[in-house]
Parts: sequence; structure tokens; C-alpha cells
Amino acid sequence: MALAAGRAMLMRSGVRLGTQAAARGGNGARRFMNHRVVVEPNTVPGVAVIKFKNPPVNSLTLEFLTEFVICLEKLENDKTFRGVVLTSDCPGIFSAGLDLREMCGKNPAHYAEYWRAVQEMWLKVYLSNLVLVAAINGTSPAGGCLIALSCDYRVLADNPRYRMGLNETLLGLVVPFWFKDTLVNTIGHRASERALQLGLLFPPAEALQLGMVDQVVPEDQVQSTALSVMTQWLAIPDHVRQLTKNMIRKATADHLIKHQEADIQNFINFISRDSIQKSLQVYLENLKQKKH
Ligand SMILES: CCCCC/C=C\C/C=C\CCC/C=C/C(=O)SCCNC(=O)CCNC(=O)[C@H](O)C(C)(C)COP(=O)(O)OP(=O)(O)OC[C@H]1O[C@@H](n2cnc3c(N)ncnc32)[C@H](O)[C@@H]1OP(=O)(O)O
Repeated sequence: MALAAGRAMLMRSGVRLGTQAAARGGNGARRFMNHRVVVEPNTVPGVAVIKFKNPPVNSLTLEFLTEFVICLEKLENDKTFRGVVLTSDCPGIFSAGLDLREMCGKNPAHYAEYWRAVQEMWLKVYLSNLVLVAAINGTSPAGGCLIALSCDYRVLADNPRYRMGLNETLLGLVVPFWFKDTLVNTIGHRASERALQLGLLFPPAEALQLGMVDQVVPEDQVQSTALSVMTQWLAIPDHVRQLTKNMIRKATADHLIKHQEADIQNFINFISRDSIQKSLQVYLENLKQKKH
């Protein structure tokens, strides 16, 4: 998505770009702040840390997706940066996945706009020229898991309460083919068959065993480990690493790019069904009730 289109989407969504601020931290480093995404240059040269800050659960609202894509585009266009660590500012939650309210009780035009934003976010992350390392410091179901799976490397906090996986079937939803492809590319066909049909959410030890994450470390070491892994990736010259990444990922991304409009139409048709709307409402209601 072009930056201009993203800005237009932000405007349509009622987000004022004027609220974005550039400040200087104690070490003089730039720190870009949006509403929902905070970008901090880190102590490792050439590396930024993106913190998701969309409380309470970092759900992927239209506004969040737009800010996230704009942040990544800015970092890609700023040649100072070669790598980004993605992490969360919301305690215990990396991201709760797609925002269920964006998919519930809205009209087809909204569903189209939302789904395009989800697609564009995935393409941006999956094909990024930057090295992306996910520092997964909380639970990451469905869309949250997709973001992590689309990075080049995943470090997960060793907390048995944190779960990770594509749980769409538990919500009465069918996993989109490109979510499925991303998982299959990471953990293989057989493990994906089981994980996707049963909507499994894995604790850290199982996620590691499956290859869904590359490392599980104590919670207070997630970001530092991600940064030290980054150093290893940045030892490779950008152009050869980027060409290699593209060679491996292009076919998967091209599959969506080729069918992008049909995928949007499928999403609208599917999500607009009365039975699906009902399932989502019940799921949201259950989330609310579990508190009482
Ligand atoms: C046949 C042809 C097929 C064609 C197919 C075509 C297209 C495919 C169609 C659809 C594909 C959709 C793909 C969907 C992907 C997704 O990502 S769906 C989202 C999945 N996410 C979840 O299941 C997570 C749900 N949330 C939780 O489990 C928990 O909230 C938690 C993240 C573990 C955090 O728990 P806790 O800390 O206890 O917080 P609360 O549960 O109390 O939540 C706080 C408030 O946040 C609200 N909330 C939680 N998650 C979401 C969410 N994803 N979206 C929106 N809102 C969310 C929750 O309701 C609470 O709100 P209130 O404070 O009660 O108002």
C-alpha cells in the first residue's frame, strides 16, 4: 500500500495525522509516536523497536493496521534502519488478532476496506526488506500469530499462560488461505492440518517443539534476545539476504496478490452470513461474560 493511500485511509478512519509526534529521547534518538504504534530506535545501531500499543488487547483495528503499515513503510524508506523488533506494550498480550468488532454488524463496504487493510498489512510484513524479529511477550491468537509467523525470527516468553496459534475454527471461522500458507511454510503440512482444523493454541514449550517459534526465553529476556539475534541477521549483507528472502517468500505472497480482489469478495460473502455474524456475536459475548 502506498503511504498516501494509507494516509487517506487514516483520514477516512477519522485519525488525525497531526497527532503523530516526533520526539527526542534522552540519548538524542528519534522516537516516533502514534496513537497505537510506538517506534523507538534502540541501542543496537540500525535497529528500531515497534511496540504495539492498542489497549486493552492490541486487537488489529483498521486504525491500528494503518498506523502499523505506515510505521513500517517509514522505517523501510529510512536507510538508517535495517532491522525491526516487533513487540507489545500491553502486558501479557502480544496481539488478540483481528478486531472482532470490525467484522461484526458492519456493511459490505466496511468489510472490504477492513479486509484490504489486513491483506496489505500481511504483505508489508511478509515481504519486508527489513529483518523483522518478533519479541512475543504475550498471548498471540489468530491475526496476532500471523504477524509473528510473518517475521524472520520469533522469540517467545516462557510463560505457560501465553498461547499462540491460529484458532479461527474455534470462532466458527475458516482460516484464510494465506494465513494457512504462512503456517504451513513455518511448521509444515501435517502439523498445520491438525493445528488449523482443531484451532489449537499452543503454550511456549509446544510452540517451540513444533517450530512455530525459534526460541523460548525467560520473560524479562525476550527483547534483549531479539536484539542479539538481530545482530546475527544484520551480519549478512542486506542485498543478498533480501534477494534470498524474496526468493523463498514470493510465491506465497504472489498467490494472494493474484487473487486479492476475489479474496476480499470471499471474505465479504463469508462474514456477512447470518450464521457467521451470530457466531461472532456469541464469541464476543462470551469474552465479556468470562469476567463476571
Ligand atoms: C467457504 C469459503 C471460506 C472463505 C473464507 C474467507 C475469509 C475468511 C473469513 C474470516 C477470517 C477471519 C480471520 C480471523 C482472524 C482473527 O484474528 S479473529 C480474532 C481471534 N482472537 C481471539 O480469539 C482472541 C479473543 N480474545 C481473548 O481470548 C482474550 O481477550 C485475550 C486476548 C486472551 C485477553 O484476555 P484478557 O486479558 O482476560 O482480556 P479480556 O478477554 O477481558 O478482553 C478485554 C476486552 O477486549 C475485548 N477483546 C478481546 N479480544 C478481542 C478481539 N480480537 N477483537 C475485539 N475485542 C476483543 C474483550 O471483548 C474485552 O472487551 P470489554 O472490556 O468486555 O468491552
